[in-house]
Amino acid sequence: MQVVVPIITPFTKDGKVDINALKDHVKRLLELGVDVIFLNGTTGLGPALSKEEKKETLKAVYDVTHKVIFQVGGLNLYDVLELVEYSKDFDILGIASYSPYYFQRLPEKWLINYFNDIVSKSEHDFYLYNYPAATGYDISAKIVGKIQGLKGLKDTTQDLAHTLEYKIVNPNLIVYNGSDSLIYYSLSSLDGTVASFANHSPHIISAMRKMIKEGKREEALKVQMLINMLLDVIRKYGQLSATYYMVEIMLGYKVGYPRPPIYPLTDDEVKMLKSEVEPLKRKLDDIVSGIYG
Ligand SMILES: O=C(O)C(=O)C[C@H](O)[C@H](O)COP(=O)(O)O
Repeated sequence: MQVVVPIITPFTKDGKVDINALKDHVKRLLELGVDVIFLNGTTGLGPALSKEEKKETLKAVYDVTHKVIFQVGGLNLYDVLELVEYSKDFDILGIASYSPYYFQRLPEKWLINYFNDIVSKSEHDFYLYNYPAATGYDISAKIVGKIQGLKGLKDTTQDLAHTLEYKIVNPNLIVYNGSDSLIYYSLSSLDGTVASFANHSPHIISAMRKMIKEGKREEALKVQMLINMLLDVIRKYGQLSATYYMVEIMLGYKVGYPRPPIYPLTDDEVKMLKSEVEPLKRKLDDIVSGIYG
C-alpha cells in the first residue's frame, strides 16, 4: 500500500528551480506518510524541464532521501541516455520513462526499442510511466512484456481494469495507478497509488490507508468522494498550477511557483480556489482527526 508522490517542481518567480523549496517539501511529505518520491513526472512538469534541471532535482532530492524514482523520458534519446548515465551515481529505487509523445502513429516496435534502449543502459530498476491521454500511446498489458526486465509501472488512467490487467499478465510487476480519483482502489487492489494529491494531502491519504488497513471501508470511501469533489474544484483552475497553491491551503507553507506555460494563478483565482476548498478541507480534517482520535 505505497504512497508515491509525483512531486511538484517548485520554481522561483523568474523560472529557476527552487532547490530549497523542493528539499523542504520532500522533508515535509516524508514526515506526513509519503513513501516514495517520483521525480520529474507530469505534476513535476517533467516534459518542461531541461536535462540539466532534471539532474538538479535528482541531486537536491537525493540529499533528503534515496527513496526516489527518477523519470528520465524525453524526445531526444541521447539526452535521456545521458540522464540514465548520470543516475548511476545515485543509489535510488529506479528510473522511469513515459512514451515518446507529440509524434503520433509511431510503430509499436519503435516505442519498445525506446524503452529497451533505456533499460539496456540503466543499472537501476526500470519503471514504465504509461499515460495514454498525454502521450497518445497505450503501452498496455498486452505489449508491456516486450520491455526487458521491467520492474514495475505507473498507469495513469481512470480505467482500473486496464491497470489490473498488468497484474494479471505479470503478478510480479509493481503496479501503481496514477489517478487521484482512484486512490482508494489503488491502495486496496494494487501496490499503491501515485497521487498528485500527495503533494498537498499526504496526511489525508495516509489516514485513508489506515482506514483501509483497519477495515473501515465506508470512511475510506467517504474520503475518496471528498477527494473527487476537491479534484473537480482544482481542475477548474488548472490542476498543474493549482497544486502549488493547494500545498499552502492544506499544509500551510508556500512551495514556490509553477513555470509557464503552466502559468501561476492570479491572486483572485487563489482567493476563489481557497474559498471553494475550505469547506471540503474542514470535512476531510474532521474525518482525519476522528481516525487518529
Ligand atoms: O503527475 C504524475 O506524474 C502522476 O503520476 C499523476 C498523474 O499521472 C497526473 O496527475 C495526471 O493524472 P490525471 O489528471 O488523472 O490525468
